[in-house]
Amino acid sequence: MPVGVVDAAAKGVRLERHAAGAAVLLRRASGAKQLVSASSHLLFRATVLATLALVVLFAVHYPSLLSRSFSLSAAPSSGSSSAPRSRSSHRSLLGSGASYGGAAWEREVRRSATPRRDGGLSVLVTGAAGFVGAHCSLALRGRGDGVLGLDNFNSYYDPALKRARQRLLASRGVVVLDADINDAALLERLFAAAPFTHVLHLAAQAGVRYAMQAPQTYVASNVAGLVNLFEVAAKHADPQPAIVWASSSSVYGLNTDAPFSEEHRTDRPASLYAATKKAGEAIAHAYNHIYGLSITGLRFFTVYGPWGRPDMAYFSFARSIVAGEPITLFRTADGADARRDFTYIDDVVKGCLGALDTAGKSTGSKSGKKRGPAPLRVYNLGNTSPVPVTRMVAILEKLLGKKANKRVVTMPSNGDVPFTHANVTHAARDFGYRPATSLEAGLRHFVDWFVQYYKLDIKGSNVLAGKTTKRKSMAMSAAS
Ligand SMILES: O=C(O)[C@H]1O[C@H](OP(=O)(O)OP(=O)(O)OC[C@H]2O[C@@H](n3ccc(=O)[nH]c3=O)[C@H](O)[C@@H]2O)[C@H](O)[C@@H](O)[C@@H]1O
Repeated sequence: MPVGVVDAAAKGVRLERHAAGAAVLLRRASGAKQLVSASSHLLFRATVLATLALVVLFAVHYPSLLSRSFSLSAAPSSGSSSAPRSRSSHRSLLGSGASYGGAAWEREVRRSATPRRDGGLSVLVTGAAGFVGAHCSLALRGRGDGVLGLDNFNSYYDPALKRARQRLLASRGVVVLDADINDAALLERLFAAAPFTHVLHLAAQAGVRYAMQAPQTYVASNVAGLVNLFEVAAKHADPQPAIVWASSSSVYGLNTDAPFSEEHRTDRPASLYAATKKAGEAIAHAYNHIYGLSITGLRFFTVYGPWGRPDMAYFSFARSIVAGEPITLFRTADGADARRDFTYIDDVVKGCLGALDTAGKSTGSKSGKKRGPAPLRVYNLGNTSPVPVTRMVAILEKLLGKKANKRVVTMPSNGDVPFTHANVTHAARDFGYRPATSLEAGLRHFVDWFVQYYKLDIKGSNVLAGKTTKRKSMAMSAAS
């Protein structure tokens, strides 16, 4: 075979081999491509499945995630020593989940709410484990009225003190339910269970300066809660009760005319707290006008006394003096002492009962028909003699037998007002309100209770040195 032919044949064979190799390579390449395409499909499907699973998981957990962030925003504030902690009553706007109802529960409610004297009132007291609420409940029960209390026992200040008040009330036959004024279903059941003639509405978020730390709790209790109560009283109660509720001297805000009269301006609140109380007065007007609810607002002036509120200055100062801790006194920018028309609890209780006794009936009904105008009233309940806060501290020092470690600062811009002074001629005229307790006498009663309640051993104080006045007050006798 010629060389050329042999070469050509050999080339042909090589070419064939190359072609076959290329075909194998091509087949392999296409197999790999198929493999890649299959796995990317798998990857895609896995991603879709994982996304779906995540969506399902998120949907399942979404409500709890929402409520967790909600309760965090309403969590107790640590605050400063004088800034109390608070549990928002928002929880109850979503339904408190409280267990109530049933025949035994209704019997208990009726028993507590039923008067024990002819012509006695049947009063639903909100905030009954609070300072003023507990005292008023005891006084009402003491004269034979029926009293059913409710309280949400929030932690704005030490709930143990509220529980102690609850126990004291229980020992006098007054039931205080764990319940919130924003719980409409509960209020409806209460009005269905007992025909309350009156509501003494004292549940509120109190404290002037704390409103800067927890504004929403003021709206929830003092605005939403008030509306909820008025709604139920107007549309579900049969008969409609007369309502007496706690407004505040703080509504006078930047008013400089003194003494403060109910005719003075109240459209310049200095704090959100004051604004919510002023809003309450406007809301009361609307419910009185539309539904014929008899409503009386009481403007309390710095109420103090045994079983008081630990967040208030006289109480927290007493604790600090005993503990040897410094107290901070606020002075106005021009160097004047802040002054308060401190009003003793027993005087305020008489004012509350007087307001209840003279309230006048509501004129509306469940059907929405109003028979005519119903009473709408507002009264100052003060002491009519303002005292510098420095004087209040001097009295405490004497009673506790110990000097305060004072730090004087210019009043911060936190809603405080430099002075309060009540004109009480309207309350005197309409229900014989006459405050009769000096700050000296009232603080002595407070310190008596304070020392006993906290089991203090205060050497050299005017309290344990046997100089205490013997007091017949129901609250004092149960202070152990
Ligand atoms: O009468 C009212 O309308 C109000 O009375 C009190 O509010 P307030 O008078 O500010 O009572 P405190 O917080 O006890 O303060 C009393 C005085 O002590 C002063 N103070 C307070 C705290 C402090 O650390 N240092 C201090 O000098 C205040 O400036 C004020 O002049 C209550 O806390 C409110 O709930 C109520 O509505």
